[in-house]
Amino acid sequence: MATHAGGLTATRPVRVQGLVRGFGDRTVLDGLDLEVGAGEFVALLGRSGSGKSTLLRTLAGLDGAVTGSGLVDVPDNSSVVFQDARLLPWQRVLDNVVLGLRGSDAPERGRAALAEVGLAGRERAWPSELSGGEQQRVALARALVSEPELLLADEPFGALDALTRLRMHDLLRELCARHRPAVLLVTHDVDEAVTLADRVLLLDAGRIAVDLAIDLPAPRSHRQPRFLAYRESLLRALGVDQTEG
Ligand SMILES: Nc1ncnc2c1ncn2[C@@H]1O[C@H](COP(=O)(O)OP(=O)(O)OP(=O)(O)O)[C@@H](O)[C@H]1O
Repeated sequence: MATHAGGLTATRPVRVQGLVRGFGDRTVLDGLDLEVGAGEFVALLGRSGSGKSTLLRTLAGLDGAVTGSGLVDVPDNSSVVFQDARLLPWQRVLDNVVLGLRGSDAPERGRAALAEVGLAGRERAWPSELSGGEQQRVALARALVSEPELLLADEPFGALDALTRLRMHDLLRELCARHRPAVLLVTHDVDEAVTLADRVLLLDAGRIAVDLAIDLPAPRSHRQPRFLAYRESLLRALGVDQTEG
């Protein structure tokens, strides 16, 4: 099994060496190396089935059933967000946010986190009373209220409509600029990766095949020629034929 060593390297919240992960006969991650620096925003692209979720779940310590080996070093205080918000339906919004928090200031911190994601005043709502985008805002508040050193995000905006997704990009960028967690964001969306990340990785054949630093000033616009150049080179690496559609 992979070694899960909590937070050994303060300057490198994520350090993965020689990670091998498989299901039965099938090897999904094949000697993968990865480092994410403090406060660095890294997006992870890859074709469907390339192992992105497997990697994220391994970092989150959520993959008990698989076999494998290698070194995985992540901070103890990591948070995870998924495509679905995974709120407890029988708990009010504020209670969902402070679920893992200790201390008498938890409600106050929870309220502040909800205000940061634009949900001040909705503390006593039930999850079912919120839209999908609002539920995802609650999930972000819950993830960030503990001031994690690492935020792991698996397609967090994948189920949202295009306009809501763009709003969530702005929100996530703001939140990350303020709280500075290291981020590993799994996404199918090349534009999302180039818009948000300091570095974009491409997972292929069980390893990181492309490691591309995105050197673009904020705010990033999809019309910038350099944005388009990054987009094109990543689409090419993914094997997407850009002459189609
Ligand atoms: N619990 C499991 N049992 C058996 N095989 C699994 C399991 N989880 C994932 N796999 C297999 O591992 C491979 C990688 O899956 P994974 O979900 O990590 O890919 P992904 O890159 O996240 O895909 P997608 O982009 O479609 O979500 C796939 O072939 C998948 O079928």
